[in-house]
Amino acid sequence: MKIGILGSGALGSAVGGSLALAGNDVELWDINEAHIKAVNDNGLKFDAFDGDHVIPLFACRPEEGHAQDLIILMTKTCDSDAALKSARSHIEAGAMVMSAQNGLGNEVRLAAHVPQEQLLYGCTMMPARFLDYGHVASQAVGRIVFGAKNEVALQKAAQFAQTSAHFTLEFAPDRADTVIWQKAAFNCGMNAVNALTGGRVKSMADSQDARDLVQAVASEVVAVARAGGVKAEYQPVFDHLANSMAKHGEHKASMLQDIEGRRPTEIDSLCAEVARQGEDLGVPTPLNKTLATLVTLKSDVLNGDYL
Ligand SMILES: NC(=O)C1=CN([C@@H]2O[C@H](COP(=O)(O)OP(=O)(O)OC[C@H]3O[C@@H](n4cnc5c(N)ncnc54)[C@H](OP(=O)(O)O)[C@@H]3O)[C@@H](O)[C@H]2O)C=CC1
Ligand SMILES: CC(C)(CO)C(=O)C(=O)O
Repeated sequence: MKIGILGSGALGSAVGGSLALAGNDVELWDINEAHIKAVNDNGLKFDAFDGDHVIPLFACRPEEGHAQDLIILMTKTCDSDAALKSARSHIEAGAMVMSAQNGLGNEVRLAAHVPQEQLLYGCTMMPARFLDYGHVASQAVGRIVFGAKNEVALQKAAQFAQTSAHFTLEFAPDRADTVIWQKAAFNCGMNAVNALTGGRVKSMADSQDARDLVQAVASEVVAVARAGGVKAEYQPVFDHLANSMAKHGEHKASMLQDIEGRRPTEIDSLCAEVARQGEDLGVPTPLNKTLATLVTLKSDVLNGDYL
């Protein structure tokens, strides 16, 4: 299958590398010229769960890419619009487009650029790090769970499901919203707290208070999801939090990577979006509102003239 990764940073390159190892014909699309050059000159260096790989891949800006069956959107959510605009010719040529980002509302952002018949949405389970231009790492086997809402898109989507030793694309339209909200519940607690403290995932493992806090944040998100009609459950999120602390403790949550890189964070599509939807649905979300304010303030302080 021909797959273009739109936004090939830490996770996009790890997903692209994994899908290439699984036998797909993958192109990495990005705007980072140094990363594009490094991949084209030396191949993608991918430190994976089964060893270090060098994968010969073609990388380019989205406008310069070749025709694809599937485009997987892997930018930060704040860059979705710009990225999708630059992939317009591929979308007009009929490629299916899947958001596999963190956060809420990705299918709405996609719908502004992609016809419903071509629109897939889901999220990714895979911690990834950007080590250097052309070089990423992930010690886990990745998985995207995805679905679609439109009948035509649902029919086309099934062909993209695949399972290999390196990556799973799981077509689960009945569960896609549940998985996305449960992942958002995880990220609202884990990513926002890590971004504020500067600590890795494991930093919360030994503190009962910290674990109680991220569970309470996640509980607000699950309550909003349920009030909005999504069948989200509390326990899988609590299990995911505990598993991450135990198994991926060294990982720096993507929001912390953004704070350290002085880049915009995804707080608006996580805690802030939960607070907005909670207000509309009459579900209290004081913790998410507070985290949204603090992470936004932290970004402003770091990037403005306040230090
Ligand atoms: N990293 C992780 O472990 C995980 C991340 N996620 C989610 O995956 C998504 C991507 O995260 P991550 O890989 O960490 O982010 P990165 O910032 O590492 O990668 C995003 C990439 O997109 C590029 N980009 C920005 N604007 C455009 C554009 N207009 N067109 C094409 N490319 C563009 C960026 O280039 P430049 O650097 O020049 O801006 C960068 O290379 C997020 O939603 C995140 O929450 C989910 C699970 C785990
Ligand atoms: C913490 C992690 C890796 C969980 O999959 C994540 O979603 C992120 O870094 O944004």
